[in-house]
Amino acid sequence: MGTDISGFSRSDISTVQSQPVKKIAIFGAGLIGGSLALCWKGKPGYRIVGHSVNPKSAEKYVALGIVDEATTSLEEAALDADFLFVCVPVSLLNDYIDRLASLPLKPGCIITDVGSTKASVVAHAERLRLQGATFIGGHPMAGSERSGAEAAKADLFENAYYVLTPTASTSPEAIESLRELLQWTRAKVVAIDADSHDAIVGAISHLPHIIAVALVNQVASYNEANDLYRRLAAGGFRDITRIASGDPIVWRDILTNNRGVLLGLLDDWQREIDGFRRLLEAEDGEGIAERFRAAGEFRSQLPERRKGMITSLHECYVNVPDQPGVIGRIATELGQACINLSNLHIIESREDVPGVLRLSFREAADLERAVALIPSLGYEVYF
Ligand SMILES: NC(=O)c1ccc[n+]([C@@H]2O[C@H](COP(=O)([O-])OP(=O)(O)OC[C@H]3O[C@@H](n4cnc5c(N)ncnc54)[C@H](O)[C@@H]3O)[C@@H](O)[C@H]2O)c1
Ligand SMILES: O=C(O)C(=O)C[C@]1(C(=O)O)C=C[C@@H](O)C=C1
Repeated sequence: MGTDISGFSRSDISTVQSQPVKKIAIFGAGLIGGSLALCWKGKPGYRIVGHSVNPKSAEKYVALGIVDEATTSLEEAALDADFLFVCVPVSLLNDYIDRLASLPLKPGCIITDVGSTKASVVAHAERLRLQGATFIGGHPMAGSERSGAEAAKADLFENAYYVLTPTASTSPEAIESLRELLQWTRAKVVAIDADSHDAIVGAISHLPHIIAVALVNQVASYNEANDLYRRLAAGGFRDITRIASGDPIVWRDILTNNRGVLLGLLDDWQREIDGFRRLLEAEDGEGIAERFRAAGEFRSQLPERRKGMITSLHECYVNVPDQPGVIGRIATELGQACINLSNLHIIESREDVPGVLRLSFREAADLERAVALIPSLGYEVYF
C-alpha cells in the first residue's frame, strides 16, 4: 500500500467501522484536491490517499493533515481505490486519465476530475472507453486566487454548486454514488452537459479572469510613470481584480482549453465596451445610469452563498444497521431525552450495508448528551 510518509494512520476510525472502508485517491492535492480531501479526512469509512509526482509535496500533504497517506506512485494511489479524483491543471487531465486507464483499477471504481473546463476531458474519457471504471467529469464552482495544499480548506465548497457532466453512457448508479460521496462537501451537486458547462463557465468565470488581468496590467503600465496609481487603488480596484492573482499555469491551461468559447465571448465583450464608449461620446448620462440599473438588478439576483452557517453546528456520526425503524428510534429517543436535534442526515443507505447517520446539534451540550445516550441504545457513535 501507499507509503505512509508521516507514520500517521487512521486505524482509530477503521476499527470502529463495520462497513468496508472506501479508498479515495487524490491526484494533486493543491487548493481544490486538498480541499476535497479535507471534506472526507477523518470521516468514518474513508481512507484518503494523496498522490504527487513530487516527494516533498507528498510529504507535505501528510504533514498538513490533508490525507491519511501519500505516495509518488500513481499505481499505488490508484490500486483498490473506489474514487479517483484528478485535481491537476487542465492540460494534464487527459494524460492522467490515459495513465490511470492503463493500470489495474478496482472494478466499478469512479474516476472524476475537477478541471474548470469539461468538454475536452469528457470527450477524451468517452473515446478511451475505460474498462470496468466510470469517468464522470466534475467541477466545483468554488475556489480562490490562492493555490497549493496550504490554501486548502474543508469548507471551500459549502453551499457552492458542484457541476457533474455525465454523458448518455454514464450509469445512473455511478452518478448517484459520486453524488453521495460529494454530500460531504456540502455543495449543491448539479448535472449539465459538458458543452453547456464550458459556454456558461466561460462567461461567468473565464472571461472575468481575462478582464481582471487586463485591467491590472493596464493600470500597472500607467503606474510605471507614477506610483500613485498603485497607492491610491482602493476597494473598487481590489474587488474587481482579486482574481487576477490566480495561479498563472492553472489559468493558462483553462483559457487555452476554452479558447473557442472565449473568442466568441471577447467579441461580445468588445461590443459591450463599444456601447459604453458611444454613451460617453454622446454624453448620454441617462444611458450610462440605465446600464448601472440593469447590472445592479441582475447582480442582486446572484445566489447568496451562506458559507459557515452549517459548520457552526456540533456533529457526531452513528453506525446504524440496515433495519426498518432504526432512524426513527434514534430520533425519538433523543426527543424523549429533550435533546434538541437540529439535523439528521443519512450518509450511506444501501440495502444490506450498514448506514451512517450524521446528527447535528446547535448546542455543544446537546451533542454531549446524545453521545452519552446513543451507545446505551446499542449503536456506535463517533466524531
Ligand atoms: N483555482 C480555482 O479557483 C479552481 C476552482 C475549481 C476548479 N479548479 C481546477 O482545479 C484544478 C487544480 O487547480 P488548483 O486551483 O487546485 O491548483 P493548485 O496549483 O492549487 O493545485 C494543482 C495540483 O496539481 C499538481 N501539479 C501541477 N503541475 C503538475 C505537473 N506538471 N504534474 C503533476 N502534478 C502537477 C500540483 O502539485 C498541485 O497538487 C485545475 O484543473 C483547475 O482548473 C480550480
Ligand atoms: O473565487 C475565485 O477566486 C475563483 O476564481 C473561483 C472560480 C470562479 O471563477 O468563480 C474560479 C475557477 C473555477 O473553476 C471556479 C470558480
